[in-house]
Amino acid sequence: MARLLIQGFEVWKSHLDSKAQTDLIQDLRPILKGAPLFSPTTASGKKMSVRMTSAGSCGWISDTSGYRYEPNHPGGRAWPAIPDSILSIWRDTTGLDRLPDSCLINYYGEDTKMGLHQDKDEADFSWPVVSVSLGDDALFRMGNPTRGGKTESLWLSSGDVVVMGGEARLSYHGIDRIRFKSSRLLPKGGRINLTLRVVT
Ligand SMILES: O=C(O)CCC(=O)C(=O)O
Ligand SMILES: [Fe+2]
Repeated sequence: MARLLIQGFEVWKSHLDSKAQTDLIQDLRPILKGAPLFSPTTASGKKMSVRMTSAGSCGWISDTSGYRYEPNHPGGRAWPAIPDSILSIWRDTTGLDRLPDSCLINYYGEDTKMGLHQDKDEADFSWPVVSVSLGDDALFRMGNPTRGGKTESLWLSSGDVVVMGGEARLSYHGIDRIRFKSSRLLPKGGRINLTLRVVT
């Protein structure tokens, strides 16, 4: 329930109770069925350790042509819609009427991480980014808008929500590691992160 402010990142600890978390996982099942997780490669051809898919009118893609948003899953079909349960988290934490048009779904299995990066493939950085943690604990590193600046780390747990807005909208961030099987939310272990963004 506590709300922390770390380097401009708003961390809503335990925003979602355990029922809300299991309901969200149920809502994600048909999405993952219609738009299966895939392993993106970076522009340099390296495979990312995190698997991902998206919901919404556009989804984030990375392959040897680079990073971008696309209207379709790599399999060719449109991305599924973002469920109301996920849009409610955006409304509750930002208070905005404008809703996100993209929900990136990241799956972190054993020994996965995400390097420090900025979210900057969107058209308008005045909209915040909202990120939801489900499943295993993850060590989240928060920097500032310039590369190489001071960083602070915090363990994120299932049900925590991070809002990156204002000065933190373009701050570097990443996941150093997860504590595999620290949560029982996902039967096979791992962590799901939902990242909500206004893209267009
Ligand atoms: O998994 C997380 O908590 C962060 C994910 C992230 O930063 C991203 O997908 O851009
Ligand atoms: Fe990010």
